[in-house]
Amino acid sequence: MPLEEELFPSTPGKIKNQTMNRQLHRCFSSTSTLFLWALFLIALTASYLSFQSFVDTGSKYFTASWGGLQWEKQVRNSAQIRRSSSPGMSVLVTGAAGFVGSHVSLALKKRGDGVVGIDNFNSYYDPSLKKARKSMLNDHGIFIVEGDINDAKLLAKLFDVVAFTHVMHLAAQAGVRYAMENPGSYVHSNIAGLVNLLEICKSANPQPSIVWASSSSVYGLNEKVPFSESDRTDQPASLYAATKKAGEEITHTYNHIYGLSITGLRFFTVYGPWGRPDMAYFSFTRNILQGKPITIYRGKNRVDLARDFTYIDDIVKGCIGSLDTSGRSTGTGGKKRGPAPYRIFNLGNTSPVTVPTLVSILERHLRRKAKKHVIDMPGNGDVPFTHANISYASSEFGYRPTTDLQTGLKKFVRWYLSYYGYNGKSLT
Ligand SMILES: O=C(O)[C@H]1O[C@H](OP(=O)(O)OP(=O)(O)OC[C@H]2O[C@@H](n3ccc(=O)[nH]c3=O)[C@H](O)[C@@H]2O)[C@H](O)[C@@H](O)[C@@H]1O
Repeated sequence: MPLEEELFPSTPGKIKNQTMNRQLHRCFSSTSTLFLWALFLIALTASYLSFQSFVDTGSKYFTASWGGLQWEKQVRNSAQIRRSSSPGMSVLVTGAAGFVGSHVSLALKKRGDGVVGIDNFNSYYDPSLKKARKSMLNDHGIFIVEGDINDAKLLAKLFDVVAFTHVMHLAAQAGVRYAMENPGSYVHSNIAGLVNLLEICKSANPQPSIVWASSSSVYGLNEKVPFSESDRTDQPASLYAATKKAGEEITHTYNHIYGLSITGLRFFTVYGPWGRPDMAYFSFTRNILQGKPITIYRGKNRVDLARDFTYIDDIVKGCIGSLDTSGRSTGTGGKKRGPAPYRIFNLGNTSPVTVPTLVSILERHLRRKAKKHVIDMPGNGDVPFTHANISYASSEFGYRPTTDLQTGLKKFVRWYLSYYGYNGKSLT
C-alpha cells in the first residue's frame, strides 16, 4: 500500500487492524516518536492551564447567584404591568444600574409598565454608584438581576419566567478613550454580549421588540454637518465606535433573518444627574471642587472640540418614544414570518457646545475657577465635533429635546452636590 494511502486513507476506517498494530509498534520504537510524545504532553499541560484560565475568566463574569422560587417571584412581580389605559409592556432593561438604564427603567415603571433589570455591576467606574442607582430603583419596585448579558442560561431563564414584550438593551462597555486600555471589554460586552442577547430574543416565543443604544461615535470622521442617519458611518475613529457600528450591522442581520423588530439609537454625549463619572462634565466637576487641574483637549489648528451634549430627560423621552413605536417582531420558533421594522435614530440636542464653554458653565454653577491645562488632542479615538440632525426621530415619534446645556448642567450640579457633598471625597 502506498505511504500516502496508509497515512491518509481516502475512506475512514480503511486501515486494517493488523496494519495499525505494525505502525504503532514502529512508532513507539523510534526516537523521533519520543520527541512527539514530549510535545503531546506539553500541549496537554498547556491546554489544561488555558482551560483553567477560561474557567477563572468565566466565573469572573458569571458569579452572580440567581434562580429559585423566591427569585422567580421577584422577577414576575417586577415585570407586572400596572397600566389600565393601554396594553402596556413588560420590558427587560439591560444595563439597568447604568446611567441611561436607571433613568429609563424608572420612567417606564412610573407610567405603569413592567420592568426587570439586569446589570453585571462591573468596576469600569465606581460600582457603589451603580448600587445606589439599584437601591433607588428597588424603592420603586424594580428588581435588578445581577448578571452578565453573556450568560445565556440566565437570559433564557428570564424569558422562561416572563414573556417580555420589549428589550431595552443599554448594557455596554462605554467610553471612547478606554478602548485603547481594555479593548477586550468592548468585544465582550458590545459584540459577544449583544449576539448572545439576540440569540435568546430570536428564540423567545413571542419574540420581543428590541431598542438598543448605538452611539453618535459611529459617524467617526464624517465631516458633513449636521449628522444624518443616512451619512456614511464606515470611518470609525475608535474601537468603541467600531463595536457600536458592528452592533448596527449585527442587529440588521437578526432583523433580516429572524424577523426581530430592531431600533438602534445613536446617543449624543448624554449627561445629567446620576451620570457616568468617566465622562468629561462629571470628572471636571469633581476636579474643580477638589481644586485639582482639568485637562482640556484642543483640536487641529487650535480649534476647540465640540459636542452635541444631550440631557438625560430628553434621551429618556427618545427611548420611550422608540419603544412605543417599535412595532412587532414577526418570528416564531426562531423563524421569520414576515418583514419586521428596522430603524436607526439620532437622539441629540441639535446644538453643539465647545468644551471650554462647558467648563465655563460649570465654573459658574460651582462658583469656582477651574485650573485648566489645555493640550492638543492626543490620538486617542476622539472626534473633533458632533452635531445631530434629529428630523427622523421628530417625525416618527415627536422627539424634541427641551433642555439646553446651561439648564441641564445646573440640575447635574445640584444632584452632584447632594450626592457627594462639596469635596466629593467618596468618589474614587
Ligand atoms: O456621543 C457618544 O456617542 C459618546 O459620548 C460620550 O463620549 P464623548 O463625547 O467623548 O464624551 P466625554 O468623554 O464626556 O468627552 C466630551 C468632550 O470632552 C473632551 N475631554 C474629555 C476628557 C478630558 O479629560 N478632557 C477633554 O477635553 C473630549 O475630547 C470630548 O470632546 C460617551 O462617553 C460615550 O460613551 C458615548 O457613546
